[in-house]
Amino acid sequence: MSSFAGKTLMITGGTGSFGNTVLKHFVDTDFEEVRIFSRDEKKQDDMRHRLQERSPELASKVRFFIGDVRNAQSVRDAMHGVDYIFHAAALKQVPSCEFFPMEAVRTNVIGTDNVLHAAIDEGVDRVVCLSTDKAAYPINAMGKSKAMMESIIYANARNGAGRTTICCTRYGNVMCSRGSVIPLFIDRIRRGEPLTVTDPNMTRFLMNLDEAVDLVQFAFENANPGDLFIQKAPASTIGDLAEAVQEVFGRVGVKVIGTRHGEKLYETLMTCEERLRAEDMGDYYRVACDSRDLNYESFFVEGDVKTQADEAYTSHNTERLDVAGTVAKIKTAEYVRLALEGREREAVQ
Ligand SMILES: O=c1ccn([C@@H]2O[C@H](COP(=O)(O)OP(=O)(O)O[C@H]3O[C@H](CO)[C@@H](O)[C@H](O)[C@H]3O)[C@@H](O)[C@H]2O)c(=O)[nH]1
Repeated sequence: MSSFAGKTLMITGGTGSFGNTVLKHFVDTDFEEVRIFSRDEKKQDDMRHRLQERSPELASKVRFFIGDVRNAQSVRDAMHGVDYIFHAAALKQVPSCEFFPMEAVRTNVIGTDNVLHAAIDEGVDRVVCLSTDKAAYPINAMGKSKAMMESIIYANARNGAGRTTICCTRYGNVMCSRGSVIPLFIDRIRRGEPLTVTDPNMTRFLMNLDEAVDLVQFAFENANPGDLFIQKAPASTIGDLAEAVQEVFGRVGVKVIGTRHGEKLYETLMTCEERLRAEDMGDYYRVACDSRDLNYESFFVEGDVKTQADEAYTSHNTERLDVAGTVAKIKTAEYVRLALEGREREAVQ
């Protein structure tokens, strides 16, 4: 990727697994500087040391900024001279947002507004925001706050964001993210305890971290203002996922525990309304921003008016992996590969 020559990239929420994977992808590129913006000084310190150990040549290009997207001034202070932003800072745990929804509003909604306004004022070139399938037809507080975040992105793009191109990516479950089901299942197998399955028929899209970064990079390279990018992804049932993890790490059996707060049977990556407007770009879909203004009478339609596609794009109707396919997929996650050697503690989550 050459478009980073002499440029500065800022990653909000940059100490997480996404930020670490972005850096891994960019080791060999010619960007000038990467700014990691996040709240936790301990995580920044750990990342700094890891970088110095593993890639000293990269470490000298990375600068760390303590701040919080909730605090507009801290965001502005970190943004001088920035060309590109990957906005990954978020509260993303479904159960905790369900119990503390205003915290999700402060980080995911107001925090995003702070990032976008600072970016527009500073004349940042491009901002790619990370959203989730849980924002499509949302039923839980995390998804609703991310849906509001998306509305803010599209409104800014539509209302005019100066020279700043703002776009959005939406993705499904990133396998082995902190607190997610696969590491939990592996831990239970290590302790000889049965796997706790909520509903064996639930489905989830499965992506690895490299695919998540590829999607953001694709959006970065192809975005028009207000575009939403979605990566086509396979899915498996949780029953098959539990089978697959046991096939790789050992048999302990399964206990069905029932659905948790705010969970859906399946996730939607693209709604019926979005699908009608989607452009198929091979491995990705682009949903362009509806850039009309509020004077609807100045527009006209030739032929029939169509409001939605027949079907949304969901984890129930996408490519379905069987147990063997799920085994192959989970083995693409670095965490699983390390866990096979008993080294999962070294994985960045
Ligand atoms: O003990 C468990 C825990 C989870 N599950 C199921 O496994 C699937 C995945 O669960 P989990 O890994 O906790 O992910 P989600 O709740 O789907 O949410 C994840 O995926 C989102 C993106 O869709 C992220 O934003 C969230 O942070 C992340 O937790 C779901 O169907 C759960 O019902 C179980 O069967 N047993």
